[in-house]
Order: sequence, then structure tokens, then C-alpha cells
Amino acid sequence: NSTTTIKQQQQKLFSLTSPQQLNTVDSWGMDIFKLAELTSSRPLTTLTMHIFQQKRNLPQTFKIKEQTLHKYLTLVENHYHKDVPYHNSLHAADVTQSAHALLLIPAFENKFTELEIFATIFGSAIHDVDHPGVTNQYLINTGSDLALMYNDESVLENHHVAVAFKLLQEDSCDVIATLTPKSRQLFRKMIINIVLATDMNKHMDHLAHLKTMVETRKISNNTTLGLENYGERIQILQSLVHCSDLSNPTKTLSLYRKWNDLVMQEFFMQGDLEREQGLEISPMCDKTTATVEKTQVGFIDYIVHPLWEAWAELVQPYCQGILDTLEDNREWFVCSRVYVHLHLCFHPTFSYYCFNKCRFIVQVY
Ligand SMILES: COc1ccc(C2=NN(C3CCN(c4ncnc5ccsc45)CC3)C(=O)[C@@H]3CC=CC[C@H]23)cc1OCc1ccccc1C(F)(F)F
Ligand SMILES: [Mg+2]
Ligand SMILES: [Zn+2]
Repeated sequence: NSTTTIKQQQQKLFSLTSPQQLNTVDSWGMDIFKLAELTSSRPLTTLTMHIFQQKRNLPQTFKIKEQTLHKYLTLVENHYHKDVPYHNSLHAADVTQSAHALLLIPAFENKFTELEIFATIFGSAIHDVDHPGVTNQYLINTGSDLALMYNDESVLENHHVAVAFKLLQEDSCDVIATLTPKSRQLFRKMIINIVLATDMNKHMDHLAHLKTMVETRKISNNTTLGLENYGERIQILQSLVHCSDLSNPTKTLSLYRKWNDLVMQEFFMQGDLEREQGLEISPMCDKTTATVEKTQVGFIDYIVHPLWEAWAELVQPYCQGILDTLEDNREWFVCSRVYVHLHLCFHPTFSYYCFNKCRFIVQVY
């Protein structure tokens, strides 16, 4: 019957996907690109099924039929655009795996309910579904139907949540059918809160709240995380997914450089569209003027590092290694830019300075 075919399909997938590949699902450096290769680019379905079933036993907890979960995740993955370079199902799989890894931090052990964990993993998997590969600003500037639908407010993020819940209504795809009405209502509220918090326009407010939470904890020097009320609990889960969405610069340099290539392709495509349509070209989206290295250093300095610094403080000492990798990667981009200058000016003292500062760069090149 159909469940055996699902089982066989799963076995085939897992046999396809070398087991050690999925065994790295708990670690920060998992190579999701490799998983995509091994699963004929169905990384989101394979990874999320694995996390739900093998790692967290959620179908058991919430009596979700494997076939329903598999059918829904396949439908979600099909609603990510394969022709969008960065915001496709590989990014969704990456954010889902990163969020799963962050939830494993000892500071969070037995701190969140099964429903909150379900919402965090589910929210990550669907957080960019049906992404068109352009920014909110572009959709607003071009008077798109989506901007009209959502009155220019978190246009993409509202759309991702709406699509995800619409797909639940497809035949035998309702993964939350077995939840009580109260749990369904709370689940939906958490998904809305988590996905809307991935809107970069909300980043500064979000970061301010996170810093306040860290400060409050320091003053009352209680080691346990503030988890009394819904507001504080959801804020930690929102930060966790937002950090996962901004985690590319915190991964190993080879992974980071792959993500950087993909996101530059996507933003340059938008820059080309804006140029063709006589619109002002968004910052760092003009392929004729942008310097990729400077863009990443600015992204790290203004956005990624401040966020991860606050997060690392909240969960200290568990994310110190991640912060160190971020700072090393920043140096790499600074040096790789320096190398370009170095190549241009063979002034002995300057090159001596750069050699000392970026010895490994010069050697690599
Ligand atoms: C791996 O690399 C990136 C991954 C994701 C993003 C994402 N960027 N953003 C926004 C884009 C506009 N931003 C800014 N606009 C003007 N000045 C500044 C100054 C410092 S950020 C910033 C803020 C970040 C998103 O909304 C995406 C969707 C959700 C989460 C994160 C995504 C950005 C990456 O690389 C940097 C970058 C690449 C290409 C063009 C621009 C940028 C840029 F540096 F600008 F970010
Ligand atoms: Mg998004
Ligand atoms: Zn995203």
C-alpha cells in the first residue's frame, strides 16, 4: 500500500544519501550542498523528514502520519523556485538544519515544549516558500500584486506564511490535523510570529529586544533564560530562526563562499531588472559597480556580527566558536580585498605589511 511505497522511497532516499551525510545534521558545519547532490536536489524534504522522524520523533508525539508529512514537505519544496539562485529550497534546508542545531544548545535542553520545537523546525522549512527572488523594496517599488495584497508591510514574509498554510489544505497534506484546536491556534500564532520576524526591516527592533533580554538577565544575574511568558519564549525562537537565516557568514569559509556567490547572483539579477526598468538600483545590487568583498564586510559589520554577538551572549558560552568563525571569515574577506590592492601596488613596505597581516591570503593566492 502507499505507506510501504513511502517507506521504500524513504529507504531509497536514505540509501542514496550516504548515512554519514545525515549524521552531521546536528553539527554547525553540515554540508547541505552535498546533501542536495545526493538527494537529486530534494534537500528540504529529506532533511526535514530526517529531523522530524529520526531526531525528534515529532510524528509520534503529534500522531502525524508519515505519508502526510512527506506529501506536505514535497509540496512545500515544489513551491520553492528552482530558478532562484539563493532563496530556493536549499536555503530553506540550510536554515532548518541550522535552527535544529541551535535548538540542541545545552542551555535550551528541556526548555521548550514539543509544540514550540515543531513550530521552530516547521517555520524554518517554510520561511521563504514561493520566494520570487526579489526584495520587498523591489515588490513595493514596482507596485506588484503582492505589495498590493499586503499593503507594503512585510510583503514576502506574509506571503510565505499564507502559502504554507494554504498548502496544508491540499488533499491529505494537513500535518496539523491531529493537533487539538487550541494547539493548532497556538502553532499558527507561533509560525506567524517566527516567519514575520525574518523580515530584515524588523531586524533593528528585534536586535534591540534581544539586547534588552541579555541585559535583564545580567542584572538579575539569573543563569536560566527568561522563559516565563509567551512573549519571551517566542522572542528566543524568533531570534533563533533569524540567526539561522543570517548564518551563512558563520559557517566554514567554503560553505560561506558558495552562499555568497548564490546571493550575489540573485541580487545582481534584481539590479539588472531595476536598470532595465529605469528604477534606482538597490545598494550593492549593481554588478557593474559592486565589490563583493566590501558588501560582505558591511553585511557582517552592520548586521550579522551585532546579532550573533548578542545571541552568543544570551547562550554563552555555547556559540563562542561560531562567533570566532564569523570573525575569521570577516578577516578573509578584508584580506582578499587587500590582495586585489596588493596585486596592484608592489610597494615593498605596503606588500610587507599586507604579507604580515594576511600571510595566509598571499600564500593561498
Ligand atoms: C551571504 O550573504 C548574504 C546573505 C543574505 C543576505 C540578505 N540580505 N538582506 C538585506 C539586503 C539589504 N541590506 C542592506 N542594504 C543596504 N545596506 C546595507 C549595509 C549592510 S546590510 C545592508 C540588509 C540585508 C535580506 O533582506 C535578505 C533576506 C533575509 C535575510 C538576509 C538576506 C545578504 C547577504 O550578503 C550581503 C548582501 C548581498 C548582496 C546585496 C546586498 C547585501 C547587503 F550587504 F546589503 F546585505
Ligand atoms: Mg525571507
Ligand atoms: Zn531566508
